[in-house]
Amino acid sequence: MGTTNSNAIQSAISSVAGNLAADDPLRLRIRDAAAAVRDTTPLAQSFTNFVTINFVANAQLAAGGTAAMSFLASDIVDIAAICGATYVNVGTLLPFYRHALREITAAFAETGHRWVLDPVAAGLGADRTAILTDMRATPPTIVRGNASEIITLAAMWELPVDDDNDLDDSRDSRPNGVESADDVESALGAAKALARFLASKTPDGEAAVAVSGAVDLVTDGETVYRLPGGSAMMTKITGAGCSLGGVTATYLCVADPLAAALGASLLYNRASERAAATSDGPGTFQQHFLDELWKVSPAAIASGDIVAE
Ligand SMILES: Nc1ncnc2c1ncn2[C@@H]1O[C@H](COP(=O)(O)OP(=O)(O)O)[C@@H](O)[C@H]1O
Ligand SMILES: Cc1ncsc1CCOP(=O)(O)O
Ligand SMILES: [Mg+2]
Repeated sequence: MGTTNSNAIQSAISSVAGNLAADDPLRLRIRDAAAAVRDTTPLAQSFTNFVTINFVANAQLAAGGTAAMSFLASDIVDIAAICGATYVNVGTLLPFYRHALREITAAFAETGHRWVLDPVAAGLGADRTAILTDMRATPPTIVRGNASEIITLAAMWELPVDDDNDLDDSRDSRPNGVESADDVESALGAAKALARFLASKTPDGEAAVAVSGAVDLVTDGETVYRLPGGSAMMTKITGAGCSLGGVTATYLCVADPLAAALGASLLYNRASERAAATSDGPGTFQQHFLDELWKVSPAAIASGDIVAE
């Protein structure tokens, strides 16, 4: 981050023009979602990478939900019948995953089970590309990723991207491993195109895309919401994005996709700001962040800055 583009958006946001009113119905949906997570302790299962699997589970618990992790298609399909949503993260892959994920996502499409995809490192490796390309036929309810991942997934799925802001054919960047090589704003058109595509495939026409970074961007394909705030310390621990995907699935158990994506991202911004104020470095930050996920109230989550366009 830190490009001219992101500086411009940061300064536009600091004037907080367009910040949703305190009584906007969307804020009420977000507060209700956060309260419902606390009240009902929903289970969101995960098929996720083994670098950050423990942090994902801990973040889901600290946010108020519960966790179950598996890599077996039969487990995931059975658990889908008793949980509110599933989280799929392709950060670390093994040869049998393509078959397992085909079986899993086909079962979700058949039953209408809602799920969140984190397309970690999209664009790297023939097998990851094959797995993510397959998912176009059985897509998720929410895609959550960094800017490079969102841009790459929209291109992989050959979606029509029509915003001025988008990278053109001269784009030669590729994901920087699991980190983003692109600015959040440059993923605007890709995020909208992806959200529209997902919404066209879900049984109720509802879907969302969340692009994380210094200023997060969330869209249902129609309206774009920008969420400033948070802490750059999030980039100094592994699993900030992965666990945000897991917590988004926790919220999706009790809320519509847009409120779920916004609620989880707002929770992360508020908790990371509070953790950064009390920690000395990445180690204590990670601990304090889990504590703050636990402590932030539904009202505090719903009152974060949300700039609608
Ligand atoms: N520079 C930053 N300032 C504030 N928050 C950030 C910054 N970079 C990332 N974040 C936050 O860190 C979390 C993970 O985002 P990100 O680092 O983009 O994901 P990933 O780890 O998948 O690349 C999100 O909550 C996002 O808002
Ligand atoms: C380091 C790493 N390598 C493969 S998956 C992974 C974790 C990525 O976590 P995040 O996307 O949340 O930074
Ligand atoms: Mg990531």
